[in-house]
Amino acid sequence: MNADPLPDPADDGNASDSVPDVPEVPDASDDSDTPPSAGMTIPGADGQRCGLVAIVGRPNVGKSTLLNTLIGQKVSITSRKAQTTRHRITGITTEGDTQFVFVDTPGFQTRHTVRGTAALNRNLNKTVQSVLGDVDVVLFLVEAGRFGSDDERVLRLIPPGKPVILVANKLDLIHRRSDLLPWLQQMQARHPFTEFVPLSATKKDDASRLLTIIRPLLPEQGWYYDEDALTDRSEKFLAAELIREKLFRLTGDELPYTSTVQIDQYTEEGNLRRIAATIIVERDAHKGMVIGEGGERLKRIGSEARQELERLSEGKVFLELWVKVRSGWADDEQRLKSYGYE
Ligand SMILES: Nc1nc2c(ncn2[C@@H]2O[C@H](COP(=O)(O)OP(=O)(O)OP(=O)(O)O)[C@@H](O)[C@H]2O)c(=O)[nH]1
Repeated sequence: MNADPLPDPADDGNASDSVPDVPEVPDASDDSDTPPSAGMTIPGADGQRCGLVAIVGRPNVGKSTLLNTLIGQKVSITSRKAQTTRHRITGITTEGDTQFVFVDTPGFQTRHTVRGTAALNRNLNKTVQSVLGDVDVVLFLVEAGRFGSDDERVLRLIPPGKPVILVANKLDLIHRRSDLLPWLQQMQARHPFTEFVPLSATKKDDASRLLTIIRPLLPEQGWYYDEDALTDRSEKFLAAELIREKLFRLTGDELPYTSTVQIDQYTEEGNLRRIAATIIVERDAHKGMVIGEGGERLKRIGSEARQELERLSEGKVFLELWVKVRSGWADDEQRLKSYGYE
């Protein structure tokens, strides 16, 4: 292992009364394109490199933050609440002759399964494994100086023979970097990591350094996407992610992570986007949390999401938000498919 030098510092009848029935239109699931397979070679591109990079790690370790810094624009959502990344998101960055295609995987489920979330957990774990079988490089994120059984379970999912870069995140929280050396030696004994990169996922310079370390590990082949591509997810998908981010940020720890957002309508008229979305919660009590007193919280979620959508789309956005109770959705495989969590 080469130690990289430490850097300088459908309605179940519980629809909300304030909400008319929203028409069933296609949801975000039709945007779940599979990225190209790692073995696929696009000929005729002299000197170019391109490959798939998976970001894995236990919940809350900083995967979404790292992806956002790597691609320089917010695509994946971040939040203090663990397990908020449920979709497989592709972020793309092209630098010099190399195109990095990032696959952000959900946090591997390390908690005991709570009643009602079994199907959701099964789907998440399947996603992690299928992503890892198909990439060129795995970034295995841990918190610098820490390695718990939850980290170990993620490490065990990585197929043997894959190049794995150990990314020791949240370096800014370590006061004495020399304290990391014994930990690093233990990590070396655990797995034949290709590289070791301590960093802070929030820092742009650290992310650039990581790109230069990944580059030689990617195959020499033509780029999969245009040079300026950022994501192969549609705006509709990003809108759902953005609303979900505001939802979790503004409800804090009160709202279970099984709540989701479905886009019911997404139309573009010139520079104006009309979006109707439904926040789907499991219980009446959760509906109350989302709506807040006098509808204040729902209003704020809508207004913050709209402002960010306007910034991203560089146009006007008209956003309608509804809240519905659909109990037990997290344990229903069919419904998970219809929400795009396959
Ligand atoms: N101090 C510090 N905090 C960080 C750093 N990177 C991420 N965080 C914080 O860690 C928390 C979790 O970050 P996320 O990027 O949402 O983590 P995740 O691994 O995608 O989480 P899941 O969606 O639950 O899998 C957030 O509060 C981030 O701000 C870092 O380099 N330093």
